[in-house]
Amino acid sequence: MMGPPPRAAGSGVRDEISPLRRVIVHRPGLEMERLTPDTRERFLFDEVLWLDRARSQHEEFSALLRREGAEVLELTDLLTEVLDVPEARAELLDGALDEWVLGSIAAQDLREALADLPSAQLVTVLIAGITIGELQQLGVQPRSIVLQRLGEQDLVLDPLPNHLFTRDSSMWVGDVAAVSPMRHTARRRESLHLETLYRRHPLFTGPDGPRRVLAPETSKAGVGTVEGGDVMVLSESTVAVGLSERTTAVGAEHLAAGLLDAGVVDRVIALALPQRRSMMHLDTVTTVVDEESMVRYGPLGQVESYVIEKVGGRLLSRAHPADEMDQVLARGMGVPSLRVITAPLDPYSAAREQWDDSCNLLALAPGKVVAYERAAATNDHLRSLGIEVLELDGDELGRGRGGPRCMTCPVLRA
Ligand SMILES: NC(=O)NCCC[C@H](N)C(=O)O
Repeated sequence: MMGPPPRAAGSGVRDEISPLRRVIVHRPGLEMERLTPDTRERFLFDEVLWLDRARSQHEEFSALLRREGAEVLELTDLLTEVLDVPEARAELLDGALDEWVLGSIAAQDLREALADLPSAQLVTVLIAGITIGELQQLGVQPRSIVLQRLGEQDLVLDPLPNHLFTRDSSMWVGDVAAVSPMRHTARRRESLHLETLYRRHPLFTGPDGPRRVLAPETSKAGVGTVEGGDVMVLSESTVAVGLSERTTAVGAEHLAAGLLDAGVVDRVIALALPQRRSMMHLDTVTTVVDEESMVRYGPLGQVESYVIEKVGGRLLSRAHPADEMDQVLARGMGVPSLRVITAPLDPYSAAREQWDDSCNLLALAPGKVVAYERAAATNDHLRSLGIEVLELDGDELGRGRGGPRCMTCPVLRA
């Protein structure tokens, strides 16, 4: 049996393609079993999942990442470990048990019931949620009005099935970790988990941790939302951010201000994407595959962009018309021109493959990517251009609309 790859020192992500060394992923668990025809839309899934198959596909994915030299950090393990730190446990419970969601009485009763639960059990509650029936098994009687109005199978605490997509709730830009103020309520607790990990887990408070954690309070963020799928580290100097269904202009400016203030990049490029679910994030329509190339969903074409920089201590943004997008991106990547890779498909096939994440590729190294097997035409086209494509059987994993890039949060590329 192959042992784990040797632990690489440091942390940080300075581009999209340097060899992937350390990455956070989430193995799907009980939270997926809370997805039903009635709840799936609220939880942002297009279908219900076959958990056993999803787990084995995810295990394949993690095994592939390990084989390729990455240290794979499991979110559940990290959270279980951090729950042993008293301040982290208190913070995570505070975040989960919101009086404005549960009501004051239930929040107080749940806190008492969960406070001393073993970490391995508590982590399941935090990720998979809890029903009235399960609460009763923990000895909590539904005393509050809110709980008494619910049935035994009803959820008191919602599950977080989208933890599978670790890309979105936080991101690393250089040695700065930014926690995302998420667009949808269904995903907001995910960010609280990541914030506590970055601030409290020994792995991240030590020398391999971030130099700075940017974490706007979601309640204060208002319309200023950002999701990691919209953020791409083009080079040491430049980050691209999609203005999308999820990331707003306010959010992008806020992120830019934080990154420029931390001195981690010189420039943030905001790209005005169409606002629709099929293109929910920038990485849903385009991803970087090597030093000069991005795969792109053809119908996206070029869109208007805005370059945000700091000049004389002031933030400035400069607008560029759509037909300059590729030049703006090339400059961000530090290359003379950008190679845009679009599979030669009729509009129907192109739309179908893109819906199944054909453009959501995870680069393991320059010119070497992981893709879903079902994106056959796009994968063949990439290969014909010399890109190495490692295929993953991910039909269950993709049911929430996310591909290999969405399922990873790189912590170290080197
Ligand atoms: N970066 C990504 O595109 N992530 C996929 C997120 C899918 C998730 N079900 C969502 O709607 O937020």
